[in-house]
Amino acid sequence: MVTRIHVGGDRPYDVLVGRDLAGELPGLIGDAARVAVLYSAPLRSRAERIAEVSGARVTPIEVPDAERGKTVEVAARCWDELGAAGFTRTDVVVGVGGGAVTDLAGFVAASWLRGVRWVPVSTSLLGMVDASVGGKTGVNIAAGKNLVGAFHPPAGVLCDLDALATLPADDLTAGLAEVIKCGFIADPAILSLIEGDPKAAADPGGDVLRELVERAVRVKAEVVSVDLKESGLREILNYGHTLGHAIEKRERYTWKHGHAISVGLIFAAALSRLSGRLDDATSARHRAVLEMVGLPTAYGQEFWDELLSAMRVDKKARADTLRFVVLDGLAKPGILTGPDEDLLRAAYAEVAR
Ligand SMILES: NC(=O)c1ccc[n+]([C@@H]2O[C@H](COP(=O)([O-])OP(=O)(O)OC[C@H]3O[C@@H](n4cnc5c(N)ncnc54)[C@H](O)[C@@H]3O)[C@@H](O)[C@H]2O)c1
Ligand SMILES: O=C(O)C(=O)C[C@@H](O)[C@H](O)[C@H](O)COP(=O)(O)O
Ligand SMILES: [Zn+2]
Repeated sequence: MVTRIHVGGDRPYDVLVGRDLAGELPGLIGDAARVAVLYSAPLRSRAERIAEVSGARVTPIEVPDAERGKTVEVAARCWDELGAAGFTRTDVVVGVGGGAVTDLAGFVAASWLRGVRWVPVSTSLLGMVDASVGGKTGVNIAAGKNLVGAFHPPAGVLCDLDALATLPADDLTAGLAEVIKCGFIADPAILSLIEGDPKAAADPGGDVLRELVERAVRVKAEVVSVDLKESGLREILNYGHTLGHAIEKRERYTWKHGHAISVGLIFAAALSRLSGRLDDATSARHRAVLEMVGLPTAYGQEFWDELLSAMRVDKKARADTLRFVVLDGLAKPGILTGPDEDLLRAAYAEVAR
């Protein structure tokens, strides 16, 4: 059974969730003569299968794995390969992998000839529930996470749950951080499902995880359908990310995104509570559910000053004013503008070990 979740807006498309979805690719590629397939080494054989079914002339491009591939230098190498293959505006870029590869593939597609068609074939939990949906594409630079990129919606998204069978357990857990984020900002049934059976939530072959994927994709689809370019509502998807991205930068992008976001969610919940906006129980529920699935919830006390300066380049900041997504209650996200440093430090004390 394939579930189709529609993403609306000026450039609508569907997210397909199911099993054995490779056969859906030709429909998304259309009559393109050339397809570039970007992938990293762990996904080589899956990328080869995708290349075979595409029915087009394929340029395979193997990129460094995980965040090491999400750089301007790697993007430039991809542009060179597209140039050498004579890629035109009717050709298509396909990214086969987790969020890092699909963010890169989307960015290469957005920038090549000022924008060509692209399709993420998402293979990680985090990629399925978040990175492949919504058209945010980009790369990291030394100054910060995802600071260079473009909004470039895909032609469609394939979330083949069969791929999760080979995803390392740590990466599956990392993906649950974004699923839990969706639970707190919009769909509390997600939290009840995980709390009810945390083991089932991490079982790649089970129905609970499938329901979690579909629910999280629906949360994201509803938001990006009305606010592709993050002029308002879309900011809620950044819950936990202001500190999370600062941690990733401090760790030079060696931490898993979902792990950093998990710590960031604890911080955001503390900030919400300490600013008088969130009740104690909902705040405490963050730590409980994140720890239940084995996600990290602490970070070094001594790094606060460095993290604070990294947070100043967060995309939600306006000039010198920091802005955070907080909760005014379960599934009631809001914005906290310009909190004073003592409040931020107090919230960080709840994360610091
Ligand atoms: N564009 C967006 O809206 C958006 C949203 C959320 C996250 N992101 C980005 O996504 C990235 C994180 O994505 P991620 O958690 O998928 O990490 P990732 O892409 O680094 O993948 C994690 C690891 O899992 C491996 N892997 C992926 N699928 C596999 C499979 N089926 N079998 C075996 N190994 C597999 C990868 O090769 C990698 O080693 C970050 O860069 C983050 O910034 C983007
Ligand atoms: O899609 C969004 O919007 C999000 O904020 C989802 C986040 O989970 C994701 O990590 C995104 O890449 C962060 O975007 P950024 O604009 O803060 O870099
Ligand atoms: Zn994220």
